[in-house]
Amino acid sequence: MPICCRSDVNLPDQDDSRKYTRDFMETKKILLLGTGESGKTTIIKQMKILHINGFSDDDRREKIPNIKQNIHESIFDIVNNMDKIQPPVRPKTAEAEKSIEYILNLGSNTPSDFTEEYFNQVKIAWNDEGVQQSFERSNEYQLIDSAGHFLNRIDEVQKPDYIPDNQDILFCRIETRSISKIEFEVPLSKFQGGQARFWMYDVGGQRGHRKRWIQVFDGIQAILFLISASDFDQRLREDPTKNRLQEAFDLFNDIHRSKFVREAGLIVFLNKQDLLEKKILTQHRKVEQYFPEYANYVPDKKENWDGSNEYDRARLFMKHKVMSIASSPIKIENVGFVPGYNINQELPPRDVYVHFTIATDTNNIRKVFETVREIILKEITTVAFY
Ligand SMILES: Nc1nc2c(ncn2[C@@H]2O[C@H](COP(=O)(O)OP(=O)(O)OP(=O)(O)O)[C@@H](O)[C@H]2O)c(=O)[nH]1
Ligand SMILES: [Mg+2]
Repeated sequence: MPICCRSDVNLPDQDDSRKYTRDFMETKKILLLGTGESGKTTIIKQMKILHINGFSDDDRREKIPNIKQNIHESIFDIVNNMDKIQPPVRPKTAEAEKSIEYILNLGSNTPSDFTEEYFNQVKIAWNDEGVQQSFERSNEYQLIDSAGHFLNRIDEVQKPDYIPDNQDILFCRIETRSISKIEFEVPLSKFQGGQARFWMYDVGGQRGHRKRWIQVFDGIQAILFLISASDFDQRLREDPTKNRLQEAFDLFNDIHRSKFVREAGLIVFLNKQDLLEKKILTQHRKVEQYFPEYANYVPDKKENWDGSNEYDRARLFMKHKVMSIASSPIKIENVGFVPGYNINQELPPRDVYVHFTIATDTNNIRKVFETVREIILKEITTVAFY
């Protein structure tokens, strides 16, 4: 589809169209892709913090209703699932039982009024041991990743003069439903002068939103594909019969093979490393329970695995899965269009760069993006031109 026909990206006025075409040719265009809740919008927020003007007090205040919505959705889902997980968990005190009843009676919709009474009831429930057990087992149902962050910060959020800090902004979860774009400039390299302009596109990652991605495939230099590495023990929100991490690998396979983005460089962020580490080292979750082939996986020598750190083995396994998808051959059929002949051409393997990331950690993303920027500016022209 021609780029000028995109309907839901903020397009310039007619008068600006020539400048727009020129800009479009000169700017490095990066597309953020990945399944729902993988961290794409969080990366966009980091670019705003690192390379644009950050968030003003007004921007921050605007997010307060969403943060309160995150709190209610979180506590509601945690207490609502206590008797549904197997084996179920029970509140440990009669007081917590009453608070849970209060929350359940409000229903899943966000309350119109966040009263002192409301926050008190939520705090009583959140401090209950049984509720904490349900929270620890949230991989057995659907819970947003911001739950722990905001439920631990209720005292702060509750204050009349509360203004969200950068961490609150980065954790606040709002599902992306339409396509948007940010523009920023960064130095060409650490050593040279000059600026490079980037356009970064954000899209919705849930299944229902993916059919719109093709609208922004045109002229993309690089795809940043986000995979939530901590998803290995979770089920997909849109289809609870499917493993979330498997969905991410399948989607990555589709993108890798897509003829629409064959010339774009592929950079993969194995994201949510903080949550993956916690699941493996603190909660002792077993990857092989969800990916049986993990049981026999030994990292390649070049990865320098120390032979004992299970979290390192898990993240290297995920990198290995990505690399094996990326190195599997792509066949194009009927190239040449010679009548009577069916010529099959196999494309050479494509370069894929993998990074372990924590999208909510500004320092981590600053460092990773420095590398990504170098790749896009220097190497992208040599990548994936068949
Ligand atoms: N702990 C932790 N949380 C993260 C990380 N990356 C993202 N999150 C949180 O995960 C949730 C989902 O992140 P989003 O950036 O909204 O995900 P998305 O890919 O834009 O999701 P869609 O818009 O549905 O496609 C948010 O609450 C983020 O704060 C991470 O590395 N660590
Ligand atoms: Mg999003």
